[in-house]
Amino acid sequence: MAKLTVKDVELTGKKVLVRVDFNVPLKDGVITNDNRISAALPTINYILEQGGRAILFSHLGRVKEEADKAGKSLAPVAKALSEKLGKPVVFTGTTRGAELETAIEALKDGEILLVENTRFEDIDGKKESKNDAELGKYWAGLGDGIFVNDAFGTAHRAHASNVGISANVEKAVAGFLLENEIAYIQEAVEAPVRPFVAILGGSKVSDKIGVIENLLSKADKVIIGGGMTYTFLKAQGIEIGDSLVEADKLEVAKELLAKSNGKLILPVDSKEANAFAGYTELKDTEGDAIDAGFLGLDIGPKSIKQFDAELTGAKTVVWNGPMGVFENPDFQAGTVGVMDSIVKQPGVKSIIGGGDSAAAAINLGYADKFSWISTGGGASMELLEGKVLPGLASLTEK
Ligand SMILES: Nc1ncnc2c1ncn2[C@@H]1O[C@H](COP(=O)(O)OP(=O)(O)OP(=O)(O)O)[C@@H](O)[C@H]1O
Ligand SMILES: O=C(O)[C@H](O)COP(=O)(O)O
Repeated sequence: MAKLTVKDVELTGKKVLVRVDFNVPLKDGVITNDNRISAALPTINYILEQGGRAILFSHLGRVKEEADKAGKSLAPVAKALSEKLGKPVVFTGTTRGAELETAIEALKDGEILLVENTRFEDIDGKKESKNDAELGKYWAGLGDGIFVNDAFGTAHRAHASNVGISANVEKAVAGFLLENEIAYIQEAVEAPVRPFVAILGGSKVSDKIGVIENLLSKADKVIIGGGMTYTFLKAQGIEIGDSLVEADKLEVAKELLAKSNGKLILPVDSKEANAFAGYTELKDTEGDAIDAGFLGLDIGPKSIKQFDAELTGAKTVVWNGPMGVFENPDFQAGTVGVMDSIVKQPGVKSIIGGGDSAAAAINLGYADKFSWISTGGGASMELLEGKVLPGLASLTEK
C-alpha cells in the first residue's frame, strides 16, 4: 500500500494512538458478536510487543443526545478486550479531561488503555462526527506523534477520531486489519484475476446503485439476487406480485440493464410465499414472474443452478448481500447455494463485503471457507463503489 503502515514506525516507549472499530452489537450489555475485537488484535498485540503504550479510540453506535448514551459505554468492550489479550485494559469511562490524561501518563511500555465511546463527544455540537478541529487536536496531543488507524469499518467517515487525529500527528499509519481489508477488496476490484464475478443481493437497489455501476465496469459478470431482484424484473415488465419493489428506482434499473452489455445476471425463478411472515403457501415459481398475492423471498432452485454455472471457473468473487430472507430457514437455500458455489471454485479469491452477508456466512458455518470477510459494511460498499475512503486518504504517504 502507498501509505505508511504500523511496521514502518518506531513504537518502543511511545504513547501510540490507535483507532479501532469496536462498534460491536450489544444486547443487555453482552457483546453478541466480537469479530471486530478479534480482528483488531494483531495490530494491538504488535504495538504492545514492540513496547508501545496503546491508547485506543472507538465509537459505539450513534449518539445524538444524553439519553442515547445509555447502553453505549465501551466498558463491556474493555472487559472483553482484556480477556482476549490476557492483560488489563485501563478504562476511565471518559473521552477527555484530567482523569484520562493522568491514566495515560501512568501507562508503562506494553500497557493499554481504552478511551470511552468517541461519539459521547457528539452530544455537544457533534464534535466527533463533524470532525471538530479542537477535538482532533486534543486527542492527537494525548500521544507521542504516532497514530495507527486500524478501523476499516469507520474508514468511510471523516471524523475527529480518524482524520482529525491524522491531521495533527507526525505519522498516521495503517494497522494490519486496515491494510488487509484494502489489499483484498481494492485489489479484487482494481486488479482482479479473471474471471471476476460480483454477486449483489440484499434488500434495496437504492443502497447499491453506485456499487452495481462500478462493478459493471470492472467485473466480467454481476449477479443480482435478494429483494432488489424484483425492481429489476418489474423494470422489464415482469409480474412481481407483492414482492419488495422500489418504484422510484425502476428507471435506474432500466438504465443499468440497458448499459450492462449482458453482464447483469438476474434470477430465473424464485421461492415465493403468500405472506412475509405467517404464510400458508410456499412454492417455487415456474419462471421469473411472481404470482399475484405472493412475494419472492429467495432465489429458486433453477437460479441456484444458473448462478453456479456463472460462477464456474471464477478466480475472483466479491459477494455482498444475501440472496433471500436468510434469517428464515425456508428462505436460506439461495444464500447457502451461492456460498457453496463460490467456495468450491479452485484457487478462487473469495471476498465478502461485510454487513448481512458476513453475518450469514459466519452464522451458517462458512467463515473459514472464504479468503476474506470484511469487518466493514458501509466502508466496503464505498470501496466497491470506487470511492476514496477519508480514513485511508488521511494517512501518511510512504
Ligand atoms: N426477497 C427479499 N425480500 C425481502 N427482503 C429480503 C429479500 N432478500 C433478502 N432480504 C433481506 O435483505 C436484508 C439484507 O439486506 P441489506 O441490503 O441490508 O444487505 P447487506 O448489504 O448485506 O447488509 P448491510 O446493509 O448490513 O451491509 C436481510 O435482512 C434479508 O432478509
Ligand atoms: O458499523 C459500521 O458500519 C461502522 O462502525 C460505522 O458506523 P456508523 O455507520 O454509525 O458510522
